[in-house]
Amino acid sequence: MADRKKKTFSFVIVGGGIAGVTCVEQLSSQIPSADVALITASPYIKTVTNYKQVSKTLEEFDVAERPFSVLVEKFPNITVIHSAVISLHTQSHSLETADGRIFSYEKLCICSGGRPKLLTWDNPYVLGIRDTDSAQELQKQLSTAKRIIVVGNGGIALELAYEVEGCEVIWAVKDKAIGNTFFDAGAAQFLIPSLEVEKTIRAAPCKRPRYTTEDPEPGASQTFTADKNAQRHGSGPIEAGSALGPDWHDGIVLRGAEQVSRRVSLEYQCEVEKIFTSAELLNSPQQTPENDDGGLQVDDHMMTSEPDVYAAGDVCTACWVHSALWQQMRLWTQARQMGWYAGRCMAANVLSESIELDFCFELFSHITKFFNYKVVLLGKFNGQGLGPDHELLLRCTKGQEYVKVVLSGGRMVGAVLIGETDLEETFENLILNQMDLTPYGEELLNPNIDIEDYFD
Ligand SMILES: Cc1cc2nc3c(=O)[nH]c(=O)nc-3n(C[C@H](O)[C@H](O)[C@H](O)COP(=O)(O)OP(=O)(O)OC[C@H]3O[C@@H](n4cnc5c(N)ncnc54)[C@H](O)[C@@H]3O)c2cc1C
Ligand SMILES: NC(=O)C1=CN([C@@H]2O[C@H](COP(=O)(O)OP(=O)(O)OC[C@H]3O[C@@H](n4cnc5c(N)ncnc54)[C@H](OP(=O)(O)O)[C@@H]3O)[C@@H](O)[C@H]2O)C=CC1
Repeated sequence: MADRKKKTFSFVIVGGGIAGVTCVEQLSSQIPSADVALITASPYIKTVTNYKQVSKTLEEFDVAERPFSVLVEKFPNITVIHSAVISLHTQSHSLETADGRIFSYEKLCICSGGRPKLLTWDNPYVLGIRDTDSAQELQKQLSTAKRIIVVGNGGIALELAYEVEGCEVIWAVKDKAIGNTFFDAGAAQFLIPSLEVEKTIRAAPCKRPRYTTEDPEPGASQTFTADKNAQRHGSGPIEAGSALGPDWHDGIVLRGAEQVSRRVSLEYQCEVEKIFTSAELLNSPQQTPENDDGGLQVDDHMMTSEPDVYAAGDVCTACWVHSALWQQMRLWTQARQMGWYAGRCMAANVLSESIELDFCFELFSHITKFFNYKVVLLGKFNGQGLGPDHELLLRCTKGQEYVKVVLSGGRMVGAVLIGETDLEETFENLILNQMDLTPYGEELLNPNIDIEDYFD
């Protein structure tokens, strides 16, 4: 490695997903003269478009898959290198790519995303959904399937159980209720009937981020610079795509080989310990998969423990002391916020400026859609970390809305809003200003009171 010619950049960002692209954009806006490289294994970059700040902390945006040229035309200081990083040498501040090139950095930010924690990697019938390729493989295998088993209780399992048709679905969840990553047993009960009826398109669907895809750049391993002196290097295509996102299933047909529309049976408190191939259906020692987060630990400046190495997005684990109302979840919005903040921190470091943890890490907020209902999650929406020291207020109209408020010491610390409740902004304010709501009691959720006027 020592003999090979190195190219040096002031900043190198690894990963062309939302976190990496937001990071290079932020760096380039703050220091337009900086020599910045984005090294990515995927043939596109993901860019945030139609960004909209819905309220103080809630945000919505579209995501588009774009060719590299879009980035280098906008920021001429950026060089995009299409190859996978295969090794990092923190002592010498350098890294090596799959096509044999070596790049040195002054500051590095790793935004290479997460990896699905599959129960097994060597069984062709076990699929994990992460990127376009894996979603297409699912479509292919599903088309001949009469029965599938969905294992997991996160967002992907929720979406699959609702979307798959023409096939029996057995859904194995570890917990006593579905969707425990996002909500409690009450909300699960509200949603379950949607699994038993035909899929519906609600009158007012919430606005959802969507991908638009353009043709990939030709060639497999390339460098794109603003002066268009693209160097091409000839290794094969690299498979390390970006994580999909909202509406990932819109472009694919999730239909099995049967005529039935939807048939989901739930297996609660079911932790899959081993998956047998047909030849292995005999007693064998059992192992439970580790439940390790596995992310790169970062501090409140998005720095890892290695000198000059930052990380952002799904690949990192936020190890600073969190605000009482925020928690990390590997979501699109947090990938954008972390990438943006990492870019600011890197720029502040070289400009010798001080920087404080951004306001976006003050309150957890997420807008999404499950079973075709708009879902808004705020703060400690599931009473996370509160122990028994909290109370809940609930309001539910079957098939229409589910509203849950989490109170601690009389103050609102979290909320789950399912359906078109229109309460998100008011509740966000009540959570942020930590007003004592004891005098209002259950009136807080009285549907006959216009709560917005109440607190004006
Ligand atoms: C099926 C699915 C549905 C989802 N739905 C939602 C949703 O509805 N709402 C929501 O908020 N979030 C959702 N998410 C989560 C969201 O997609 C991720 O949190 C987000 O995309 C993470 O962005 P990132 O930039 O950190 O990583 P990624 O988008 O995964 O990008 C990682 C980048 O790093 C590159 N890379 C990886 N390894 C290397 C390497 N060695 N060298 C060079 N480059 C490398 C990849 O090619 C890619 O460009 C979903 C995720 C999945 C899988
Ligand atoms: N609409 C949205 O906002 C969506 C967001 N996403 C995000 O994308 C990312 C990836 O989604 P996803 O893969 O669903 O992530 P999650 O990690 O949230 O879900 C994985 C699920 O599988 C369960 N599990 C793991 N091992 C076993 C086992 N052996 N037997 C039974 N269950 C098991 C986990 O339980 P346990 O947690 O107890 O280990 C968990 O419920 C997440 O960050 C998610 O938040 C995805 C889809 C939609």
